[in-house]
Amino acid sequence: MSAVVLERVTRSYPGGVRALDDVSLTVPAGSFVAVMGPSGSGKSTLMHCAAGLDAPDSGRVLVGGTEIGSLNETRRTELRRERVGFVFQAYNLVPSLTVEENITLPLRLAGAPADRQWLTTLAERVGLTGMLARRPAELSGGQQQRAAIARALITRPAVVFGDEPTGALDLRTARGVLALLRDLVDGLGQTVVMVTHDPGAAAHADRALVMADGRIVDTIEKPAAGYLAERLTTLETE
Ligand SMILES: Nc1ncnc2c1ncn2[C@@H]1O[C@H](COP(=O)(O)OP(=O)(O)OP(=O)(O)O)[C@@H](O)[C@H]1O
Repeated sequence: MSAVVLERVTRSYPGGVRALDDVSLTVPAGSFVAVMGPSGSGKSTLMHCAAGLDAPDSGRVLVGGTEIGSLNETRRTELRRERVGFVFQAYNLVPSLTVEENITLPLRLAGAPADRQWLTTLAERVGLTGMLARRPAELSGGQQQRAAIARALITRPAVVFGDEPTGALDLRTARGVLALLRDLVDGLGQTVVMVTHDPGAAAHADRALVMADGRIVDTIEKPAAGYLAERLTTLETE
């Protein structure tokens, strides 16, 4: 099963920038993929197209087997809400809600029933058992990001996209969050696609895709941080 498939996706912006240039990609379910590349290489555009936040000019995008382009706007929003999870650099938790209310918010937005057992499992997995009644301000940065990760997983999405999910965290806390993402892939079979500038973060993934000028120029299995850092330095100075 493939969680995400891109087939010959092209996306240009006014002014002629080809942010994605004929990109094809298959993300197997239950795998952890890191997307790297110099600034402006197309990482965000790739993620936005893969998540149905942006529509390609040509090519096809499938999430959990459903072709996004075939859906109308309402169905596309529903698919995004139910089948795609997001984790950003800024945790985007609602300050006035408790941690539990934040985590279960996507279910309420989707009009889906609460799933106590899944909430309990997730809280345990992300290490927030006993903190569910707190407000986000009463959590550390790492704990807030863990809550955001639990929120991304509450709908049992086909894929979770991370946009620099550890960008705001200190090194040690970041490593903890990356170990958690790894654990969610290994333990729950979750699929994770993470955009990052940090080779050390990408080294937690099963595979790193390296982008340059709107194309995937390298696919590295079991990436090592040192090798990735070198590869990126070469691209940035080319
Ligand atoms: N809304 C837009 N309008 C015009 N050009 C855009 C727009 N968004 C992105 N671009 C251009 O498309 C290209 C790819 O941008 P994108 O944001 O996908 O790159 P990125 O790899 O995510 O960069 P960064 O690492 O700096 O976030 C860049 O040349 C960028 O300037």
